[in-house]
Amino acid sequence: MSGPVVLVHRDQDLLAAAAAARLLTRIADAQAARGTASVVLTGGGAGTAVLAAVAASPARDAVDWARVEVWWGDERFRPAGDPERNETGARAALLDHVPVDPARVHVMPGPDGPDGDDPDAAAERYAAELRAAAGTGGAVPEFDVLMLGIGPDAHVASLFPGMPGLRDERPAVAVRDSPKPPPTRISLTFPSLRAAREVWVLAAGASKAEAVRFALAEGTDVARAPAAGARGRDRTLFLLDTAAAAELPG
Ligand SMILES: O=C(O)[C@H](O)[C@@H](O)[C@H](O)[C@H](O)COP(=O)(O)O
Repeated sequence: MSGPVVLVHRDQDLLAAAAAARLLTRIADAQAARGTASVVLTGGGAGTAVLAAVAASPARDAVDWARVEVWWGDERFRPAGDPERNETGARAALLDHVPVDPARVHVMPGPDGPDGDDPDAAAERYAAELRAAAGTGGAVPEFDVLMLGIGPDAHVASLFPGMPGLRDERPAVAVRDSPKPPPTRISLTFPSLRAAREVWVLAAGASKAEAVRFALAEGTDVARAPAAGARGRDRTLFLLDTAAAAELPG
């Protein structure tokens, strides 16, 4: 598998617009090839800006939204509708504006879900939903595109440096004491991230430049910079603005 492909954009608005166009094309291609498309959304500013750009795109309706499987890479363990949930931001930015099939929007449960205030049980429930969708293929579906933001500490999803979830082989885990608030989350793990055909790491702003450098450097310890372990089966893209790319060589 070849290394990550880096694409640098003049600013974060162009990054969001270009990533949105790329996402629409990937969804349309997947649907032409397999009838459906499976995408994994991320929280955070960069990821949400891509969704808003998709909603604003003239090409938005080139895809059949009723045949898009929507998953999340991570979620804050908050009740439905809570403004801190990644789902809340994704619905406001895109999902409330396109005709997705509610049965194909797979949200990560919160404390108001069937397992109550038990993030471990909620993570296991999500893992079971992933396994059911995978068919005979394995633990998770072959996601067409899995999008990730990146933190200044090079975390992706809710996989933070030095935390136990980095080594967990289960498809999804509960995360406690997250250094990025809120403290309790659910996250896909590396085996799930790496099941995706394409992984896209989205980064905008100077605060991400060091993390991006670490994530792309040869031999970076994934325990120190989890983004260094964010790789897709077929392709990995780092979609950056110039500020986030500022510390890259060349
Ligand atoms: O739940 C979350 O907080 C996100 O999933 C997280 O992984 C985010 O993508 C990064 O922290 C980047 O966030 P920004 O793009 O807002 O810097």
